[in-house]
Amino acid sequence: MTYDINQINDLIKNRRSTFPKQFDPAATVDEAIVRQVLENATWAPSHGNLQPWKFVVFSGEGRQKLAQFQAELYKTASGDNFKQATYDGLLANPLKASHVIALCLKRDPNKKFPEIEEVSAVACAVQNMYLTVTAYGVGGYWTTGGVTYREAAKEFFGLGEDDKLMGFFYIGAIAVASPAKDRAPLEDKIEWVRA
Ligand SMILES: Cc1cc2nc3c(=O)[nH]c(=O)nc-3n(C[C@H](O)[C@H](O)[C@H](O)COP(=O)(O)O)c2cc1C
Repeated sequence: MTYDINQINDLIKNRRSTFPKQFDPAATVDEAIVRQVLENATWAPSHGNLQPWKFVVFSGEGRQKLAQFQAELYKTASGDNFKQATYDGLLANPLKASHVIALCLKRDPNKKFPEIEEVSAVACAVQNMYLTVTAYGVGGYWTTGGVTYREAAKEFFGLGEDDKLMGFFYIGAIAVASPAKDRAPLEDKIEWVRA
């Protein structure tokens, strides 16, 4: 099977993060699209084909549950560092999106491979999600903000001690498209060893 490499190159290059403030908050992305995004996520590589990902999808009223949970956890956990603007953002952002997907890593109980390899596999899955929303003309972005790294958040997402919350993938209809972005010159990132 062959593919149109020019289209694939364009898809990869034109994939952009679209942030919640750029979504149309009144629009719902078709669940069939979200399912395909998740289906493509599961075709990511993973060492030993362990498939260490799990996705918790918040949509409709479910977004409110996430919003309340993350804002309240932030309030109780932030102590003297509490900022009202952060609290307000945590409460408001999920509702700007159509779907918010918690990106979870379920650690192999046998710990057959180093954790970094399972983290890498989930990251590959997220790139598939990014590319799929781009192909559909839908917005999305990966955030590791909010309660991502708080141990106390794990239970809400059905995660155990050894599991990890790796952030959230926000999906929404694009109201304001992201501008083009630059990358460092390729040659800055390569060292060739030819002989
Ligand atoms: C692991 C990871 C975590 C990220 N977390 C955040 C975040 O918390 N907040 C944010 O605004 N963007 C976040 N991003 C998105 C980046 O800001 C974005 O990928 C970067 O600016 C490059 O833009 P592009 O995705 O449009 O190419 C994250 C991206 C990755 C890969």
